[in-house]
Amino acid sequence: MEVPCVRVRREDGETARKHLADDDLVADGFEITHEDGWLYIPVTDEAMVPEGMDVIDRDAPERETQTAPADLLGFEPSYERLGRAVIVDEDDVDRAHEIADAIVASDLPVDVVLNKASKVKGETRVRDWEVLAEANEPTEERASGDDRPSTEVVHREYGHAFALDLAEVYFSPRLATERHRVAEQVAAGERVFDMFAGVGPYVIPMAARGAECVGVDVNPRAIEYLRENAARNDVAERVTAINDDVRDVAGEYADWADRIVMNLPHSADEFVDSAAAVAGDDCTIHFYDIQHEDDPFGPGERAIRAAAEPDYDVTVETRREVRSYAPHELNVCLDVRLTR
Ligand SMILES: C[S@@+](CC[C@H](N)C(=O)[O-])C[C@H]1O[C@@H](n2cnc3c(N)ncnc32)[C@H](O)[C@@H]1O
Repeated sequence: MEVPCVRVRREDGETARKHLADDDLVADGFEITHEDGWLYIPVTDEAMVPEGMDVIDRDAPERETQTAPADLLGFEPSYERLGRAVIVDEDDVDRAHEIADAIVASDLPVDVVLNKASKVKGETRVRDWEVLAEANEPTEERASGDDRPSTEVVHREYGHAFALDLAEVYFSPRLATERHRVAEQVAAGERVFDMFAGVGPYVIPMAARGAECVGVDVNPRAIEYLRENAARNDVAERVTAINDDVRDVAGEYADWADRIVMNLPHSADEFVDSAAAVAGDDCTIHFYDIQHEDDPFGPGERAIRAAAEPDYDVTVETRREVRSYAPHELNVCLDVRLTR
């Protein structure tokens, strides 16, 4: 069967395999193959392979010993992986436990299976979780964290590691591709201001590209994790993490930013005055918004124009649909350029 494989020189194979395994990217269901001095390591998600690694499609024999949750259940369950946690979203309690038991009994590397027990809520956008099942033997990573809660994970995204406790901070692995799209626009030396930084999934990759980053969050636990993650990814010297309401911080960074990230859909339009205050003479704002499909301009663009014009020329350079949010509603990202 043809699968995406990372191609490396044989002598670099073990280092590359370890690197990919740390990011949970090795497709354990397939054999690693070799030919003419090259190793071909099957990967689970081509898009998540760190930059600089060569990915090609290639035949790889399936391993026979791997047991997937679907093999045990007789149907394909829907779940997401976040580090060594597996997340399901099941209202039916019996079905939720059936799936969780199969996941733990399968060959997936997993410590804990969590069910979404509420929507994201309140100012900090944290949701409630139900622990459905835990592995008998926690992985090395959890074991070294001794009494850390089972909702704490180390999640890897595009080569960066993020520690976070799902019970205390917001995080969604579904935005990985979108975050990567934005981070790739950043140049070394830029000044980036993330108004709702969370545990740093925008700040860390941008700092890794050489940007000077300020991340603000009203949730003190998110800021603790942002600091920990900056150290974990060797970018602490380029990251300033501030625990406060961003409206009370904006004045200290007046006219400062080349780039602003505003990922607080539903209410970001309440913060556009702060964004306009922080924006420098030429600044790009990545503004996340929930828009009705009949209103492609949406409240966000109107709010940005009201806050920034006529001091700035305002241009919407990109409007990207990130995902559908509800029937007829879309989560979009507007890349808006402010110049004066
Ligand atoms: C949707 S989450 C996004 C977090 C992060 N950017 C990410 O992609 O994972 C929004 C974040 O904004 C923070 N927040 C909400 N109101 C805020 C405010 N007034 N000032 C600063 N941060 C705020 C929340 O605590 C939460 O971490």
